Amino acid sequence: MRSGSGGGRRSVRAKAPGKINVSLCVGPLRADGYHSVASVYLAVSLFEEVRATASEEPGITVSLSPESTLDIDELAIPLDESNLAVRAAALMAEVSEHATGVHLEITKRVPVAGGMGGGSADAAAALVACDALWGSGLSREELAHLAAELGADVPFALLGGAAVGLGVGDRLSPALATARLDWVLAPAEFGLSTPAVFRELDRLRAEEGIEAEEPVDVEPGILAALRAGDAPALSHLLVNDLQRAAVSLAPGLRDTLGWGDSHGALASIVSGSGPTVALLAEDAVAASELAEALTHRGAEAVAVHGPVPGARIVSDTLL
Ligand SMILES: C[C@@](CO)(OP(=O)(O)O)[C@H](O)COP(=O)(O)OP(=O)(O)OC[C@H]1O[C@@H](n2ccc(N)nc2=O)[C@H](O)[C@@H]1O
Ligand SMILES: Nc1ncnc2c1ncn2[C@@H]1O[C@H](COP(=O)(O)OP(=O)(O)O)[C@@H](O)[C@H]1O
Repeated sequence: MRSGSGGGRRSVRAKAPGKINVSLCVGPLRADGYHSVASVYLAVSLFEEVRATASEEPGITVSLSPESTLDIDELAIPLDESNLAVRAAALMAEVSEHATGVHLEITKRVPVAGGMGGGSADAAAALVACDALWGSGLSREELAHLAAELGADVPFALLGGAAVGLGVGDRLSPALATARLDWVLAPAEFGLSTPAVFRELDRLRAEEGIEAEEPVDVEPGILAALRAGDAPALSHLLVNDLQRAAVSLAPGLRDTLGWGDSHGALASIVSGSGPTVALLAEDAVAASELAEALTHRGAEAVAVHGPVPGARIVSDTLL
């Protein structure tokens, strides 16, 4: 994998996928401010990339690549030590004997604050890129431990594929899923804050006098449908407890969900805490037709498929 010429600076590029939650059951608020969840994650073919380049100066710097395909509101992404990729590199530096200064360049494609784990993908990509850059040699298990310190969704961005997530979503069991499922993503022009959406769900439940139960497991039919790549069966089983909270905060999402249902999507669901809506399609042809129709309506649309692998090194060069 390592290539290039001369004695220049080493630069490692890694990529990690965004995700859809095909099932997300949310329990009551815990004392630590988190909620227990039972989630089924599916990694989809929309990838973030992080290029980690060794620098002579100590410390970690970060920038966004002009290759980012998003129309990014740069203010929404902190370019300081709170950036998830920077936090990941800082954590990796703590456990690496040969850590150096590093510059991280992020190519963003996953909608920001979209419920698709884009920041988590940046963190996972930064972990594997810095691990390679500094020769830290961590096992997948050690990487997963660091990932869990960075956020509930980060371990899945590292693992990829399809997986059941328990605990706060970080206790993962890989699910057998090799068959392809096709989706169309409808990103929104705004973001939703994950904690605000969880708070809204708690508020709605309190208002209705509902006491949420601890989610213990996921519906086995979902795993069977994923294993078989059976989109029609899966379409009846998609569930997201956060959807009504996202819709309560952003009522316009109802239109997108309804549009999908009346234009040939097998099912429409808000991904995670939203506001991205994921439309499940029968196959790749149906997905591209659906994406075209959505674009015609003046909305953004991205056809993707899953499962795809988790964080991976793309290149390792000398600049
Ligand atoms: C909702 C989900 C579904 O996969 O994804 P997104 O919509 O953010 O992509 C995840 O649970 C988000 O994971 P992630 O975005 O990594 O969350 P974190 O940074 O760890 O947590 C941000 C905040 O969200 C709330 N949070 C998160 C996870 C969880 N199980 N319970 C929570 O209550 C907490 O208020 C927490 O302080
Ligand atoms: N590298 C990053 N990319 C995107 N957002 C980041 C990053 N680092 C920190 N953040 C912060 O995390 C928030 C949520 O990010 P993101 O992962 O895109 O959405 P979600 O949690 O909905 O999947 C953003 O609004 C931003 O303030």
